[in-house]
Amino acid sequence: MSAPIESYGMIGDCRTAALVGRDGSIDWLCLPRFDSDSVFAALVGGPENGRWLIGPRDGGEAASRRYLDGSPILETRFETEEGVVELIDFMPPGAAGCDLTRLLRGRRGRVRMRMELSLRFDYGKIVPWVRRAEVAGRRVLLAIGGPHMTVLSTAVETRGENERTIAEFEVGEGEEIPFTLSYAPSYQEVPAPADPREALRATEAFWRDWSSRCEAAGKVRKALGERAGEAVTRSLVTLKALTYAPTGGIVAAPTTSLPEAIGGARNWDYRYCWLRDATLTLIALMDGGYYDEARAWRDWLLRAAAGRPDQLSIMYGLAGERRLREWEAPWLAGYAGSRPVRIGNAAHAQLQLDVFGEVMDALHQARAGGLPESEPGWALQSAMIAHLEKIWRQPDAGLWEIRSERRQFTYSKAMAWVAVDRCIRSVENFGLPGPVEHWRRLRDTIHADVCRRGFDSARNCFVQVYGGQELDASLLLLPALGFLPASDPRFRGTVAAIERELMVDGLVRRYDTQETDDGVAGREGVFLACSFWLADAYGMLGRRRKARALFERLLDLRNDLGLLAEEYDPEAGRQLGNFPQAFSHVALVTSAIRLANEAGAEERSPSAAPAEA
Ligand SMILES: OC[C@H]1O[C@H](O[C@H]2O[C@H](CO)[C@@H](O)[C@H](O)[C@H]2O)[C@H](O)[C@@H](O)[C@@H]1O
Repeated sequence: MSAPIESYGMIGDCRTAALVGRDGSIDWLCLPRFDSDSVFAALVGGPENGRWLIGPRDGGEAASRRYLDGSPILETRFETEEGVVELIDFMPPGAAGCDLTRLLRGRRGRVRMRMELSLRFDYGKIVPWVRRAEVAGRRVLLAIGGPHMTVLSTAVETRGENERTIAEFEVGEGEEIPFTLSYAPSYQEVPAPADPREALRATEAFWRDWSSRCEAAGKVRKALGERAGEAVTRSLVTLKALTYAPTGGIVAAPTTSLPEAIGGARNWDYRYCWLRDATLTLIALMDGGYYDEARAWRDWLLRAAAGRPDQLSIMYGLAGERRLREWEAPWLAGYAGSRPVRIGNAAHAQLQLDVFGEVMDALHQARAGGLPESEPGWALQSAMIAHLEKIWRQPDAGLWEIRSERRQFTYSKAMAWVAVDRCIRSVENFGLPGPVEHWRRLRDTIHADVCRRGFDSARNCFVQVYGGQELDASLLLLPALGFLPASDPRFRGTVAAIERELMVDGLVRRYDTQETDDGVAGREGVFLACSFWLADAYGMLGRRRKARALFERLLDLRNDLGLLAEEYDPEAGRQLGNFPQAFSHVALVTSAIRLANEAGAEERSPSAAPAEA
């Protein structure tokens, strides 16, 4: 039986990430990059597809667990009749060989423990050749499969059993027992094991330094309380952990094929860099006060975009790779039987017009935030607008990446407006060169088109596609994008329609999968980012109490470690979809900052606060 998605914690080194269960089993890890083949795939299969368990010999789950302050270093506490043991799991950023480190600390009594390491390369399939060796005077266990090699270093006695490495040992009060699993290409020198205690010190220092620079969390804590401040810190740390440090790319999530409905086929690979998700992540990081990541991402974008804007992809590999061919791994049973497990993502070949808007908005905000100009950056933006001018009237797959026929999505057109608007603002505010009069006319044309064809005057709401009936929660973003003021009756009408038709138990679906033919069978959960967007819309409409109540409700849905997947099943009370997902954490940070700003404004001038509707 699969453990609930929200029962996992994530650890990572800004190159890849692992998911750790409450029983001390690492059920998901790809090495050495987020998008590499997995070595542990039990998450989307079973223990036979690879995992690394360290826990009490008699089994059982954590009594409690937490992240060490401002870091993705996970501490899992086991309490048994024999005593208490803590397991510290972490991955040092910048280590030569992706050193997944597990440090056991005896806190009370003497606890019998079990370790079971089952390495399966190539997404749970290939059993490696395992042998003992000595490196830098230390005994290690090498596991080799094709181009991959892992090196297990521990002082604990291990034995082979049924193609797994087993250890049974005891941890007494005050004792520390480390395990390190490092990665290296199999054709290179075996790396010398790092000192695990020193690695922990360095990892703690790295994250302490990073999270202490978070400007937004303090502001949110002051305005909305301790819980909201902590949620912002945790979300930003999670977003940082989803960045791929060597290139500046950002993944949408570290997993593939966690289902949007249990047992369903809406299972996708998120281990890539979407322009949409990455730019939204970047804006959240900048809102949090982090600009180094913004510079790294801007440079990543310039490299990935290459020389011709008509060749821009909507997503890339972590270093800007374009071929993300989608295939299925039939030997994996899927999370809770949800098949297929997909590797790669066919959405990479789609036309999604909104990405122009998201990219332009992020680059504009980076400029407004003081990021030093890069000459090719503006040249790329100007070329992108010239290309967008030619294609914005085309139907596309939309931000939800529908797999059926292309359509005239209202949100895509509104984002084309955003793209042109932000370029005009860059000319106006930063004196950059460009045919601004021409762009102003283009901006007006797109705006008029959206208001005429994307609005249903009979129902007084914006609709998902031109001339259609269906609703779409992305249209909650129109005022935040600057497309319309929130007070516009057409926006009020859109919020009312979404409340009527897309809400389930107070949370928001992105669209109705029974109404919209998105090319995929089955239903899905409510979409967490869209639910945060509704809270934002309430705030902008002056419905502050509702905004705050919805925001607090969404905070309740996080797991005990503060992590969110993409979706939620209100009936089952379970998280759904890839985990943890950047989109959801971005939306959390944005809502928190918005609510804090609104609360601040109200405090400064209480009489200016609009009446609660
Ligand atoms: O709903 C079908 C699509 O689902 C995935 O896309 C979703 O995730 C993306 C990454 O977070 C996000 O950018 C997009 O807005 C979401 O709809 C999947 O990646 C697609 O292949 C699939 O068609």
